[in-house]
Amino acid sequence: MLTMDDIIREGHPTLRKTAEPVDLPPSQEDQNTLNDMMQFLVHSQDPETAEKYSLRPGVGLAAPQINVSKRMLVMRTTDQNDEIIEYAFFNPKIISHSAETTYLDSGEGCLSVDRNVEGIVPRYARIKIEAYDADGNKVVKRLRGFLSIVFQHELDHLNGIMFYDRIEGDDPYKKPLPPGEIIKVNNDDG
Ligand SMILES: CC(C)(C)[C@H](NC(=O)Nc1cc(F)cc(F)c1)C(=O)N(CC(=O)NO)CC1CCCC1
Ligand SMILES: [Zn+2]
Repeated sequence: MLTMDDIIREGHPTLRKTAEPVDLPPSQEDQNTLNDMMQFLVHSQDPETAEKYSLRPGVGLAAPQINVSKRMLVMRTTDQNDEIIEYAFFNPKIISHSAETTYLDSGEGCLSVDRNVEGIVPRYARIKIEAYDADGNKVVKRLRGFLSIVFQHELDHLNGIMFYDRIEGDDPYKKPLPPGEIIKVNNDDG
C-alpha cells in the first residue's frame, strides 16, 4: 500500500516536469498504479488506517507525486449531496471553462508541501473535462465547486505547477476580479 513515504516533496525534480500521456488502452501496470493511488485516498480518509500509518487525509493525488511522471490522477471527496465521489483518470484535460473564478477561502495545501503557504489560489469556477477512466473509456464531465478545485489542483501537478505558483506574490489575498470588470490599462506611451 502507498504511504506518505511514497509521496515526493517539493524540491524533487519530478514535481516540476510535464508528465507523459498514458498509452491507451492502459497497461496492467498503469491500472495497478491508478488503483494504488485511489486506495491511498481511501486509507487516508479512514481515521483508523490514517492514524496507524500517519497518512494526511487526501482528497486528490496525481501520479507525479509518487514519482510516476505519467498523466494520471485520482480524486475522492463528497459532492453537494454528501455522496462519495471517486474519479480515477488517465490523460485528463479541461476542454472548456467558465470565465468566472473561485477559490478556497482557507487557501490550499498539498500532500507534497510540508509547510503552510498563505494566499488565494484562483481556479476556474466551472470546468468541462475529458479523460479516460480506469478501463480506458472516454468520459466527459462538468465539474463545479470543490470537485472543480481539486481537479484543477491535480491537473496542475501533471504540468509541473504547484498551487503556490498561482498565488499573487505582491498581494496573496488579492481576490480575483469578477469577469466583465473593466481592467484599467495604463497606456504608458499616451
Ligand atoms: C493537502 C491536504 C490538506 C491533505 C489536502 N486536503 C484538503 O484540502 N482537504 C479538504 C479541504 C477542504 F476545503 C475541505 C475538506 F473537507 C477537506 C489534499 O488532500 N490535497 C490534495 C493534494 O495535495 N493533491 O496533490 C490538496 C487540496 C487543495 C485543494 C485541492 C486539493
Ligand atoms: Zn498537491
